[in-house]
Amino acid sequence: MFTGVLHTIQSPEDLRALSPKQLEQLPAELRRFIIDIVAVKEGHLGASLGVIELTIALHYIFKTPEDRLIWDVGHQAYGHKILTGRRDSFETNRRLDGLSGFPKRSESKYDAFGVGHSSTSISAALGMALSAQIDGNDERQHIAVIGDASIASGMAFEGLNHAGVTDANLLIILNDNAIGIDPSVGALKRYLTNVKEGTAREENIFEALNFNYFGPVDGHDLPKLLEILATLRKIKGPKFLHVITTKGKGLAQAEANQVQYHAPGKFNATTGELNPKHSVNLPPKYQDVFGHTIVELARANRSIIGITPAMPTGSSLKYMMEEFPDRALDVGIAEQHAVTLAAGMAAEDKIVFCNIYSTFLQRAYDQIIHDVALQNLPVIFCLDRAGLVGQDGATHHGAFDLAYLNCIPNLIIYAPSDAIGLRNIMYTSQLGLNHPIAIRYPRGRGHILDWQLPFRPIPIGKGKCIKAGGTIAIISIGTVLQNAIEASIAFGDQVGIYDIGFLKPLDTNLLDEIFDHYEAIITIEDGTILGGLGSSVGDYAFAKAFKGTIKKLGIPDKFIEHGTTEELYELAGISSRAISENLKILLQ
Ligand SMILES: Cc1ncc(C[n+]2csc(CCOP(=O)(O)OP(=O)(O)O)c2C)c(N)n1
Ligand SMILES: CC(=O)[C@@H](O)[C@H](O)COP(=O)(O)O
Ligand SMILES: [Mg+2]
Repeated sequence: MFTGVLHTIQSPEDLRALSPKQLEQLPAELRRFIIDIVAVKEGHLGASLGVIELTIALHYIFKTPEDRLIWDVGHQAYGHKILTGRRDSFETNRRLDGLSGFPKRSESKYDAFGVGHSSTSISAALGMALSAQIDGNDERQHIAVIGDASIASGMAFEGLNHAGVTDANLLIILNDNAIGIDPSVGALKRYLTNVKEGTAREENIFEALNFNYFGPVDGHDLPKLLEILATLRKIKGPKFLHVITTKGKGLAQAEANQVQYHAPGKFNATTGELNPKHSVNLPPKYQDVFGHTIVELARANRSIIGITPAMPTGSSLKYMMEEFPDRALDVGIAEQHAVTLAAGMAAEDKIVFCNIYSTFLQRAYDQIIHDVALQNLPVIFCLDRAGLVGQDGATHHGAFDLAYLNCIPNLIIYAPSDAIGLRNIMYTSQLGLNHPIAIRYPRGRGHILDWQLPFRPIPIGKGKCIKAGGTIAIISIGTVLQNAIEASIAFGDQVGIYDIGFLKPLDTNLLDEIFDHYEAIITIEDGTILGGLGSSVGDYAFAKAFKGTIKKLGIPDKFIEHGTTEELYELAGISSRAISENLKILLQ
């Protein structure tokens, strides 16, 4: 038997019909609903718990979906999903064929704009607001809800700068909880703290940029939020509301340990305790191989610098930040700045490891080309989360790096096939390369327990024969090599396996040998099929008039949604089963 009000809400229309008394009990119910499901199914937790009252108030006051509501990043939108017709499907969140973990236009008319990467909401909402103006629609409101870490990004500033000289119906709500995934950084954070504490000496920045400024207001005071939003709804032009919230609100552990409860994995829904992690005898996560190796290298070499744009925990640069706080920098959500900062330091002979998730490096493409590669500055890019990342889905897969980097002159591109390879290429890179290098590795754990072996340099541009074979050669790049090895076992000596390692410079000597000895080649990569290893091998084979068959396996030319990595490898046709099927066909 259902009690309470949440089960009566199929859409914001139902929400708007609630009495004030009923509305009062909704935040606790919504929090409990989210906690119960995320505890079991996993996902982002803290951000959604922090905006429960704001979510209710927004849908109560604004006429969504006619009024456009955009959640920046979107990891805080679970309450929004549940109140907008997705309560009963919420337990499929982030599962294959289930709800996306982020707002998505194709999923609901209430998801005004697809998100996942941060700091896009102001530009998108402004675009919609200006479109309404052009259409003569003076009534519609456009709301961007953006966090304190996301608003510090360049893109958000570009949007603010433009919005301030328009009279567009735009409401920017700054959800200020003083933390991103890790604690927020930078001068803006300091300014916002001063505003909250009433000690800001400067003119209000947002008023100075021509916004009608309101706040700061307690984001957990629902009646207050309802009152202020009702006022704001009637005001035309650009408006700015500064809301103060607590990430993880309503779950004691999540409030106390906001970094860990950003996306805590499974936990006990009643006590809030995290499930014990049994990582004792597991191979390390690649991020930790990076994190521990850079510390080891930095101990021996004072010129080594580490840079992360807002992902100290996710990249494990936090280990270096603890030991060498002056040489390990979190620059906030600022991928473009991170790359050019690294270039500036490399120009001054610093050895810079710039660690960025593959998908977020897309933001800094011009900086890689113009500021790093064109000047041939030996920045060491470490691209974490390369390949298919799983439940975060299409916005977060590192599907494109091999292709988007492959066409850049001067750049060395390497994908280790295991943790030892990652460790050794990091060592090799800091010995001094004459070029920038991009090292890409996946989310999750490798397969080697004993990885902290003495460093050995890796010869640049040299691939490896893992095993010679009969008629078919598999040429692999990166950790997907394990799938190739697994697939080949059943075929014995018929199949040779090669770990090419470097996409650039390509080991053409090794390719010449392969062309001489084999009738058929399978290339395998966990990146898009267009422009990566398969394309490079295919181009070279064409140039050398290779007469055999080449089968290219990689992520197909479409966006891959969310699911477990195993499911997605299968979908993309790069699982060991898929490789095995291709081997069978070629051997017929
Ligand atoms: C371009 C980009 N870089 C990095 C990330 C990873 N990321 C996701 S959420 C987040 C922190 C967001 O913090 P904030 O805007 O304060 O929102 P909160 O989590 O506090 O709600 C980061 C760095 C991202 N999604 N997009
Ligand atoms: C919302 C967001 O972009 C991040 O929280 C992302 O989900 C982190 O992914 P990892 O779990 O791979 O660090
Ligand atoms: Mg925040």
